[in-house]
Amino acid sequence: MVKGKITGLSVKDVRFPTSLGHHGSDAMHTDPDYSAAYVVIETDAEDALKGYGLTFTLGKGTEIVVCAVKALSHLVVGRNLEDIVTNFRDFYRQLTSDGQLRWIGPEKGVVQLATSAVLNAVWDLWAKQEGKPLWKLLVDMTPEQLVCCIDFRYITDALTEAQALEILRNGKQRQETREEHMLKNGYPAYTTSCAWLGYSDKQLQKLCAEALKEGWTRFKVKVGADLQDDIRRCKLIRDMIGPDNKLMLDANQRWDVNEAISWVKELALFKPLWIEEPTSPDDILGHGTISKALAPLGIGVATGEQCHNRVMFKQFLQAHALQYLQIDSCRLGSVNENLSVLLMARKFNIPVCPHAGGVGLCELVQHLIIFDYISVSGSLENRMCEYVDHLHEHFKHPVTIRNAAYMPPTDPGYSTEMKEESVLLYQFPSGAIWQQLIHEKKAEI
Ligand SMILES: C[C@H](O)[C@@H](O)[C@@H](O)[C@H](O)C(=O)O
Ligand SMILES: [Mg+2]
Repeated sequence: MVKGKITGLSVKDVRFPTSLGHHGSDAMHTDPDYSAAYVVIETDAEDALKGYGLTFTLGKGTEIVVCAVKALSHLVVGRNLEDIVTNFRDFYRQLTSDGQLRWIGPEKGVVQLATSAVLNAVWDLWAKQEGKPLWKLLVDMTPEQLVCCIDFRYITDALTEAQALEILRNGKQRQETREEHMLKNGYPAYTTSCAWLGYSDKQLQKLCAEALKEGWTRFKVKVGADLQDDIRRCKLIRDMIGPDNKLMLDANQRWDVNEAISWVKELALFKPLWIEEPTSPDDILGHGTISKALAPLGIGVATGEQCHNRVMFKQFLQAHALQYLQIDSCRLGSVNENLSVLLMARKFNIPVCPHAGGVGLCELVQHLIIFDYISVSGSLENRMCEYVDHLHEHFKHPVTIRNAAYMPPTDPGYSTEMKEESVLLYQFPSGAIWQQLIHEKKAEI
């Protein structure tokens, strides 16, 4: 039962000083402080349940996303939750197509990140009121209810509402078997935590040895800053993991198109499955050129963590510019827009391998990919979800990894809620952790 009027929306700037340990570092983002604009919505319902939502940032600039969330809040506060979720497409449009706010998007950049944080909170609240983890809420919805959440504007040349319905109706077949499979085995994952670019070889070796012991079989390595370093690190990790385990490379947008092709050719002997974000995330045709050049080497192109909306994903698919599609739970317009991308990927037969490097992204995206397997793709072939081993301790319902797989969450909601004490400690700049770092001159406002 969905109930209550939204009576309040608050937003906080929460930052974790991950740059101090080089966690999360890559060829373009050398000193990320994993951060979030963290939204809480309240209703007047007696259950007193709250919805928690976030979007992921790298530290500086989180205050701008916070500002954008505040600019959106008048569209949310005062609304009945039931009205929102029964006409979710309309509500999504109101947020993304506000006659004035859309000028600072539309559906991209800061305002889209803010939209995501707000809508993630709405989905969390809805799932909590239904008493289900978000993936199960989605699995139990009818195809008609699901398509009512999607804004098809701009994508009907690739996916119509009727086609989406057909995919979802097919997805209902033997859904229970796949749900059981997930509950028993979980969704396969890969780890990025061993090989951030700022880690020393020694640290990389140690983390890789530990990961192998824990049963990880798929590993991602950051590349792109220096070719000789890349060759050394890839050799190190390939030697450790052996020929059968999977290796993926991530350049985080470092190269021009031709440079990407020649650089990756130098790394081909390490047999990477994919090169991720080889060039500008906006260069769809460039990704197409790289895909074509690397296909004979058996190397695919993966991208999506900075693909800001369904329209871009549509074009990536139409242009055969990616072979692995990386949805992001906090970059696209929440579950609503992710649904449209999952359905387009299904139609184009492209495997979805979500992005989850960041704070909270693992917690959120596991719901989407588990739903994808049960109700949309029905396949695990060539698919895996990213995992990073950072900051889970700050969440009330952190992910559970077993045998290198995400076990489906059982707590109601979208797993978005942070521990209150963590929010207090890490709020920027007033939290005790930041006050201390500022005092020690290890951080500045
Ligand atoms: C700055 C971040 O850690 C990125 O490096 C990270 O999201 C990365 O691209 C990934 O694929 O996990
Ligand atoms: Mg990446």
